[in-house]
Amino acid sequence: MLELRALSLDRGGQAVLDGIDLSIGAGEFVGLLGPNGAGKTTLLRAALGLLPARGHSSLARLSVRERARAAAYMPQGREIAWPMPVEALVALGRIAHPHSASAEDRAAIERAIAALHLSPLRHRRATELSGGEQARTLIARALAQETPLLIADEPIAGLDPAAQIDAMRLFSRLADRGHAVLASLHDLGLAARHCTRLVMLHQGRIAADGPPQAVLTAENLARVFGITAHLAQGPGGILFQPLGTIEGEDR
Ligand SMILES: Nc1ncnc2c1ncn2[C@@H]1O[C@H](COP(=O)(O)OP(=O)(O)OP(=O)(O)O)[C@@H](O)[C@H]1O
Repeated sequence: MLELRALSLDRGGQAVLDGIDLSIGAGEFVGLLGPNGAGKTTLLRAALGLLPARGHSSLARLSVRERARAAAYMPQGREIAWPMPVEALVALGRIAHPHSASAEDRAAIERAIAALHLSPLRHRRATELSGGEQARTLIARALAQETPLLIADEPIAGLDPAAQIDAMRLFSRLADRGHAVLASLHDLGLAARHCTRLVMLHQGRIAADGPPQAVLTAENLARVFGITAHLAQGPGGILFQPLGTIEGEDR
C-alpha cells in the first residue's frame, strides 16, 4: 500500500526528514505520532509526492490520476474555498473515478455521508459549518474516494469526544476491511486504543515503530515528547494519561 525508503527532505537548510523507511500494508491503521515540528505533515506530503524529496515513495511515482485512485488525502488545513453544499463537496472525492456520476459513485457518496453522520447537514453550505462539522465533511470526501490507502493529517483535531471516537472506529473498521490508514495524531490515548501500529517521529527520524504497547513506553514518551505519563493495560488496550513535562531535558 505504501513503501518509503530512505525518504529525506531539507527545508530552510535543515533536515526535516532524514532517511525514513516505512512500509504499510493492508489491514493496518498506523498512527503517526510526534511533537510539533517533528515532521509528520512533511512526511505525509512527501509520501504523496506533494513535496519533492530524496529517496523512494511508492505513491510519488504514480500519475496524478493513478495516485488519486491509490490514496485519499485529508490535509491538515481545513479551509473550504467554495460555499458548496456538503454533499457536493463529498462528491468531489469521486472526481478521479472514470464515471464520476455513476450509481457506484452515488452509493460511495451516500456511504461516506452516512459514516460521518452528515445526513442532517447535506444541503448546508460547507463554508457555514462549524469547524468540527467541516472536519467530518472533509473526512467524508476522503472516504468517498474509496481508495486502498487513506492518509489523514490530524483528522480528529477539533472534533468533540464522541466524534473523535467515531472517526477512530471508522478508520479501524476500514483497516479491518483490508484498507490501510495512515493518520497523524496528537491524542496519544486514542492512538493507543485504536491504532494497530504506532510510528513515533522525532526530529525527522523514526524513533519507534511497532504495536502501541511497544511504542508508548515511559522512555519513548520522555525522550521524544518530554513528558511523564501513567500507562496501564485496560480492557480495550493501553490506557494513557499524561502527567507532567520533564523540565530541562534535551529532547
Ligand atoms: N516551508 C518551510 N520552510 C522551512 N521549514 C519548514 C517549512 N515547512 C515546514 N518547515 C519545518 O519543518 C519542520 C517539520 O514541520 P511539519 O509541519 O512537518 O511538522 P509536524 O510534525 O507536522 O508538526 P505539527 O504537529 O506542529 O503539525 C518544522 O520544524 C517546520 O518549522
